[in-house]
Amino acid sequence: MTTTTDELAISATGLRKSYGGTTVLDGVDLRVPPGTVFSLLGPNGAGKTTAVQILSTLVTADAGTLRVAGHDLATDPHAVRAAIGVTGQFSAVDHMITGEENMLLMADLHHLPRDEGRRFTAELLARFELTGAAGKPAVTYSGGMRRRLDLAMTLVGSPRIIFLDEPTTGLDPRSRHNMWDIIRELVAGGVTVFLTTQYLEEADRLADRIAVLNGGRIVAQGTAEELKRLVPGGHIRLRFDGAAAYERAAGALRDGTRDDESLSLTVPSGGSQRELRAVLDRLDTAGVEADGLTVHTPDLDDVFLALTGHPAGPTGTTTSASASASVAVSAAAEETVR
Ligand SMILES: Nc1ncnc2c1ncn2[C@@H]1O[C@H](COP(=O)(O)OP(=O)(O)OP(=O)(O)O)[C@@H](O)[C@H]1O
Repeated sequence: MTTTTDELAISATGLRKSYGGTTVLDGVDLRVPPGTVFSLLGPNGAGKTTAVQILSTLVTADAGTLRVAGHDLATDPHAVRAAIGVTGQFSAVDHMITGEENMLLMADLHHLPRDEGRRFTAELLARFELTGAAGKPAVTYSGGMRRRLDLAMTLVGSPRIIFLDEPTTGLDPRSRHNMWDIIRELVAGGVTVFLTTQYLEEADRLADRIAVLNGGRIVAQGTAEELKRLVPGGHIRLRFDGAAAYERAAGALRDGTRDDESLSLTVPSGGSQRELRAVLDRLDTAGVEADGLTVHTPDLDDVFLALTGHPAGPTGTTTSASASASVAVSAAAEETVR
């Protein structure tokens, strides 16, 4: 089934943006169906925040056809603004006033009648487990509490589309999981989430679709599983109990790498059901059965490194990179997964 741009929550075709002589976004195409989580990944400086700023009307694009919530960004930015919420790396929280006052201020900005504003504030503070801290100045809040307050403030206007720019950067694991639960709840309620993150696990857990931005372009796009199949490294490992079965299997699976000591064969595989079935069929034909079978698929870290030449993760938590391994892959992986 094809989705028209009118039915999509967010669509961008040929999005371009340069700052001075530097091209940040060089013809980016994105399609985000409503009620889904779309995650934009990319190394530091790839242009994720710029994309969010453009799609949320804060910055103007140089070129491209952009539609958000059914409205054209170029001709109807006010309608877009009314339909979206944005929580960026720089929070809207005023630290000097209380959480509740921050919320009420937001309600005023949205012209909610006083009673409704109070009711909404109380509901959201409860939902984000901030009722106990509601009367305390935000400056006393932990990082996780401040992020929750920031998102709660974004929700005052009941936006159907939310842009979350690195919503969990710097949070401890518990607060991060908490935020994930909140995001899942929002999406279950039909909200569309456009998420940028440096945590691949976050994209893996939350996103329906992921796009990897590098060098101003989308270098791969698909579900987490589709992206993982783009990079080599996946394999099926088969273990046999007896030498006879092992030898027969090795004869049937000539592309497998032998480990004579453990009587195991490692066969390269993208991890799809079809590939697994093909290997098992070949074993069946040879009349041999494996005693143990494991399927290894590359994780998103492998994908990210292969596509961008950078290890994933915020500065300080990166693993060492072998950029040379990535070069061969990137050409093959540039094909968008559909
Ligand atoms: N207002 C601006 N003026 C000039 N250059 C800018 C401006 N905003 C962003 N840039 C440049 O555009 C590039 C992309 O920046 P952007 O913040 O969009 O990347 P990012 O992918 O969000 O990075 P990070 O993960 O570090 O937040 C960077 O090289 C940045 O220096």
